[in-house]
Amino acid sequence: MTLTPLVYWAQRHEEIFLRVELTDAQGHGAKGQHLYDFTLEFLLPVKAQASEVLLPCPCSCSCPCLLTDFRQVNISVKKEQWGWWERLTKQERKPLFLAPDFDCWLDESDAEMEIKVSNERKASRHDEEGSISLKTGFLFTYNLVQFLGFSWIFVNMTIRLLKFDSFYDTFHTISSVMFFCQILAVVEVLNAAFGLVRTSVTPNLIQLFGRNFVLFVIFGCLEEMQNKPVVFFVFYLWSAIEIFRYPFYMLGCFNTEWKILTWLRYSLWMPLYPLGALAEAVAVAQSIPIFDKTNLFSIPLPRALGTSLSFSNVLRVHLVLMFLGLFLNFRHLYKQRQRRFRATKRKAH
Ligand SMILES: CCCCCCCCCCCCC/C=C/C(=O)SCCNC(=O)CCNC(=O)[C@H](O)C(C)(C)COP(=O)(O)OP(=O)(O)OC[C@H]1O[C@@H](n2cnc3c(N)ncnc32)[C@H](O)[C@@H]1OP(=O)(O)O
Repeated sequence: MTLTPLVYWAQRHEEIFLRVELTDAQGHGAKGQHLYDFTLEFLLPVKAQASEVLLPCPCSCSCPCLLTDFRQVNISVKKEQWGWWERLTKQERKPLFLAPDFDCWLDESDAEMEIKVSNERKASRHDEEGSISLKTGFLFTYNLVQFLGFSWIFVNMTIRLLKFDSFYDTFHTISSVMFFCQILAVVEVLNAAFGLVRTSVTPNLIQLFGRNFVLFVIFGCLEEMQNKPVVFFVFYLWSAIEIFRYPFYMLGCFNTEWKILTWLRYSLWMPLYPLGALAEAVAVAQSIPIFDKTNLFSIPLPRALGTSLSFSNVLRVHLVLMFLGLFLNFRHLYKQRQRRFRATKRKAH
């Protein structure tokens, strides 16, 4: 005997959903085995292939299941033309076995709203992906340029060191690239300020101000300082960390890391930072008598108070601030190291 199952329906602009309810189907048992069958003549043409989604077998076995193992059959039929149908069937009178599927029923206006929301979501996801890839591209390029600049400096200076070339002309051979890299480093403070990278502004500002003060004011403005060996030590120590720091960031842009590079980035600063601070302090100290002699940047005072306020006083204050800056950045880098290695350990477990 052939029985007709209950069929529930709902529509969207592009498809029809049919849910054939089989909860009452008693394939075996008192009523014996039955064949279930129904026919629908759709209001408008549909595409030939319907996709049928069967619910999984409730007994989760791999045996061939009887009809009674399934509670329902879901069928989705694509409309040939996108649009809203006023009813499902050609015949105006609804067949008795057919009913609206209120679980997924939408009115035409709700369905339009659904399309609008989903389009908006797609567009905002698209925008988000665009701005993420723009940010990644920008950071990667910045880090690459800095890496190339500092690598050139480091390799050049290492070769000169190995060839026992003089320390005295470091400034003239290296300074143009160092000026370029250190001006560009302003971007690092801006990145932190605008939240492009997850760090705070102060440590970046201390580093930028500390280095650029020495580079532009002490070395850049005093020719007498440019031929001193201290320039070599300052430039060499600065570049020694950057040739590891920037490639570490470049990999970070693609969520990748090399353990050895991470270790070098978060460990080398421990000897290099105090040595760098020491070299900078020597440079500042060496420049004090030169500023006193030349009166460069000295501030004229009213006659009653004396002749002028020498810039060397500013340098003495700077020397004190240097150690404060060194302490703050040392503490910051120590915390960054702890955070990074804690995170790596957590990932390993
Ligand atoms: C305010 C006025 C003060 C006046 C006083 C001034 C005196 C100054 C005294 C200073 C004396 C010291 C002199 C020494 C100078 C030297 O440089 S000696 C050589 C050795 N130096 C170093 O080792 C320091 C090197 N520099 C740095 O490490 C940094 O510049 C830093 C600011 C000190 C620390 O960097 P920070 O960004 O805060 O930490 P990180 O852990 O590296 O990064 C945090 C997260 O941000 C991501 N990120 C950062 N930058 C980028 C980037 N460019 N691109 C992509 N991503 C970046 C990074 O990946 C981290 O993200 P997560 O991995 O998700 O955590």
